[in-house]
Amino acid sequence: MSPAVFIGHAAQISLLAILFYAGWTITCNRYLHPLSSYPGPLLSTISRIPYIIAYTQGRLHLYVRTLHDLYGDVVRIAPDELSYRDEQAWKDIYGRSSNFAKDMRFYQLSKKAASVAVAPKVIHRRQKKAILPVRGEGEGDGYVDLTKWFNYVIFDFMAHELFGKPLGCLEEASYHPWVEVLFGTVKAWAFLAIPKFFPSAAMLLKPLVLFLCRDSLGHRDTKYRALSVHIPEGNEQKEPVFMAHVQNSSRNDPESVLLPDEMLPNYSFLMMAGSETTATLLSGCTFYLLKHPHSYQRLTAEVRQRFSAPTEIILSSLAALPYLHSVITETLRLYPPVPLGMPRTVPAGGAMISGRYVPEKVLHIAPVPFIGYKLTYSQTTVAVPSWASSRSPSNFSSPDQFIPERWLNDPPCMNNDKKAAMQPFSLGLRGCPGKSMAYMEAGLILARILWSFDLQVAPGFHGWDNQRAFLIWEKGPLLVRLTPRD
Ligand code: HEM
Repeated sequence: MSPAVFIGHAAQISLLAILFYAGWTITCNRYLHPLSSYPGPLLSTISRIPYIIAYTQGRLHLYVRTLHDLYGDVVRIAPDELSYRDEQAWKDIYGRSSNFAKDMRFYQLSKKAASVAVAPKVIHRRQKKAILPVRGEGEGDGYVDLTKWFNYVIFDFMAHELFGKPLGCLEEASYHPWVEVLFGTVKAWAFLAIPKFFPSAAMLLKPLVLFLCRDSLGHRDTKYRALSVHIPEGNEQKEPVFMAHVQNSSRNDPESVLLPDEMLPNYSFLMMAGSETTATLLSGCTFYLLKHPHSYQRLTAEVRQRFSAPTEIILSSLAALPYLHSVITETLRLYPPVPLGMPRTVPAGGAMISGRYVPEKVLHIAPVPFIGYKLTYSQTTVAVPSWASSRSPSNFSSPDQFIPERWLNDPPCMNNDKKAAMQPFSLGLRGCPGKSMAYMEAGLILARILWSFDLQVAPGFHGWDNQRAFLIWEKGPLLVRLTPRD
């Protein structure tokens, strides 16, 4: 046989193999798959590609919300993944008694040791005990970019808690390199997930993704190495807060320990989890208040009438500001700092979610480079996306309107809102331990600013919250003029 004929035959066989694989995958995923009775658009039910495209473009939150609006409270957003938006699903998937593991295709593991957010069950229990309780007490034309300033103050505060000294962002009026590194890394996460979603093609995809993300990842490694030396050795801090807390808790309970290798991943996770989220919340509160003059005036009046000097505004006095609390909660509903669903894998034997059985895994045929095909199992993934769930008309009346009064049960027509369908801090054993700290930090800073300044947003900022979302929002500048009050 001549080489040309041989190549022609090989090409025909390859084409047939590809067509067979495509046909088989479509038939299996669409009609024979255990999740085939769940609704979803054709493309999403046969392939994960639409999900990947939306995720890497920062539009996953919009895509999932649109699918929920079209298909209802549960929708198949990828062949092996269901998205939910009802109250019961929050409890079933994330609740204390549930046994759903994190889907590690979505999360990124540090090579050395895992942080509390991704540690396996036994290690997670020990690390979380060591960390808990996260302390709860406790430009131009006169406009400043409050998005940046909120980041400066919160990152400095977190560094003070963790390292015993601020990063100097406020003093320098600029981001510390570590903060820049963290932002770059989070965006790369969406791309790093691609090879994990297509394991058969991982050999080809992984080097490609690493090449495309080389800037943010290379930058991260260098900076991590440079910064890791600054982690204090206990008595090095003038005012030890977090480290002292971890040491105390291990003295009192030998099962509540952070091992030396686990320090760096946990410090960097806490810096991100505790800072970016709270700064986002503050930017969101300011934006919605300035967009809604009635709410801005009501909150300013509440703060100024209650206190005669900003120094009176301390953590313990925040409880006297109910409208402030409802403004923060309404912002978390409209603009949750973690907007996407945190995927979990269905435990062995399957599970009931929102009153319906979901299988644990499904058998399918996967292509193997140079070998052909193999039979394999893929795990079923489920999640409740915060943004889509708390903006759903099936959970909240006037879901896209900023109405802090709904949390004060006023007007009464809002009493039918399904408030448990909003869980911006997630729940259960893997829920956020920083919830009360976030409320207190945001409340304290917002109340002090409103007491001291009159705020005015720059023209043209009414669509500020129309942002791309990766794991976190890609926030643009929020230009606000702060005038000391008369
Ligand atoms: C508005 C502010 C915040 C929001 C919206 C938020 C949201 C969340 C969410 C949704 C999770 C679950 C992630 C998952 O399932 O993978 C989480 C986990 C976590 N958060 Fe927060 N968070 C905030 C502030 C904080 C603060 C201030 C801290 C601490 C200083 C903190 C520490 C943590 C930790 C340690 C975890 C991992 C818990 C575990 O896996 O057991 N967060 N947060």
